[in-house]
Amino acid sequence: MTATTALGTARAVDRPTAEPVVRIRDLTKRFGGAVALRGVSLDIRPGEIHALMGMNGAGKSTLVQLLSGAYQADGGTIEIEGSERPGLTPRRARRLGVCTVPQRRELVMALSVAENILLGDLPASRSLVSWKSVERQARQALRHLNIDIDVQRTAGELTVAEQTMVEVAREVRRGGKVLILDEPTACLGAAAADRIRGLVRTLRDEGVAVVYISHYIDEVLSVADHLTVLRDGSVVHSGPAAATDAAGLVRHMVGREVVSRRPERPAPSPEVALTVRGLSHGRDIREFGVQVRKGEIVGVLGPAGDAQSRLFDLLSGRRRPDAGELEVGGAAVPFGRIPRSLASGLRCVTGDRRALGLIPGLSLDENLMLATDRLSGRRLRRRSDTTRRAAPRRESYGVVALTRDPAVGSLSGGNQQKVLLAKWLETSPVACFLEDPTTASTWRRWPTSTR
Ligand SMILES: Nc1ncnc2c1ncn2[C@@H]1O[C@H](COP(=O)(O)OP(=O)(O)OP(=O)(O)O)[C@@H](O)[C@H]1O
Repeated sequence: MTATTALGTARAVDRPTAEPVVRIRDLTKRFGGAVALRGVSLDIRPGEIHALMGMNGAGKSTLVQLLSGAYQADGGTIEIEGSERPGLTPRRARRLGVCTVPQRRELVMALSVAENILLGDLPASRSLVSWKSVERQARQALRHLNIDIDVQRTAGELTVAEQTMVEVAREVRRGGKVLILDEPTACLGAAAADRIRGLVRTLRDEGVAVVYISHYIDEVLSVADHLTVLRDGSVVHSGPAAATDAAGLVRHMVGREVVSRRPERPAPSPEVALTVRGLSHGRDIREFGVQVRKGEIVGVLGPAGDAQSRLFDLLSGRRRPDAGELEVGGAAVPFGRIPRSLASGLRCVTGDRRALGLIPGLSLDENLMLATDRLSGRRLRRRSDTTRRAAPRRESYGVVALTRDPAVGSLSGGNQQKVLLAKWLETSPVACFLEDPTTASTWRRWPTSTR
């Protein structure tokens, strides 16, 4: 039996099932009294792509953090290859073959592909590294997974998809038996995403157990053998992917029938809100121009990378371009001055909420109200007042937290992203520049205490 979806054909489900390489039983995790995971049990098998789905805040990354040893559970057990593993640490998990490939690349960009693949394990004799052997072993690691990349290239010059492939090859070479992939196709174009899905199928065929986190429903249905859906920290569905369709999956995730309707959009007004002309900056941006009318959404396409964040830097006033003109609401705005960019009504929302978007030391509600208060010149506010004013924003953006007003850094990735968007979009913008606004990466969280 196979399931065909828009993205290809999922594998037959009626094959013999292998013994689980990981058995999770009754796993519970609390953060300061609030329960993030409640009694989660599931089996992860070799040669299977096991997708983990759930709405923002459902508990996916908490589960992964427990499995990779970053967090300790408050109850339940994790068995790897038949033995219980209490007190798992990241080092032990990795030694046992549980590896994660986060969305943010973890390669050393100035080193070659070969060096990256063998990092920490460079073959040497009498303290001299044998570079021939480094390249040979790296080539083998890539060939083993049918990856065609020149090992002498520098990691920094690879495409994002190629970097992901190199990281996967490195983890498999290090003995990865369970590979956890966090949204591996986020920010990729269709062809690059196809290559990554091809690699994931190769991993499966090589007997690796793949835990696949993605918010793309079509993609999950096309690639996964098994689906587990978390809702509010509990497993609400676990079964063969071929037995589920998109509507059923959404129903499991949301907990009710969902009818999706595209909202009617009024025609854009003839009035121009944003004009950029001849914007150039080094080699990244050359002669970029765009005109956006009020009520219009213009997409700027391109591979993820420096050029996108450079546009953010230039339009927000963080950097000065070599040339160009900017007009917001018909008035010229000088480059290189953040207050002037803000005063014009232009709102630039960063794609890097961790470094530039949110303030980790402040609470959810304080972050939600921060831009509004700064723009209106309000300084100190009482916490209760901030919470009262933030409540409608939480409601309309669907921000969910386990406790009343936690530190923003403890929110799930998707909920942090909602806070970032609400913070800027609720400040009466004339025009907005949104960099990768739907990113929810599960690992984009600040290090926080786990108890
Ligand atoms: N270190 C922490 N401190 C406090 N609460 C936390 C912490 N880590 C996670 N949580 C809470 O646990 C719940 C589950 O979060 P988790 O990140 O696992 O969700 P998720 O399913 O990965 O969501 P997303 O798709 O948005 O990344 C959330 O309500 C989150 O706020």
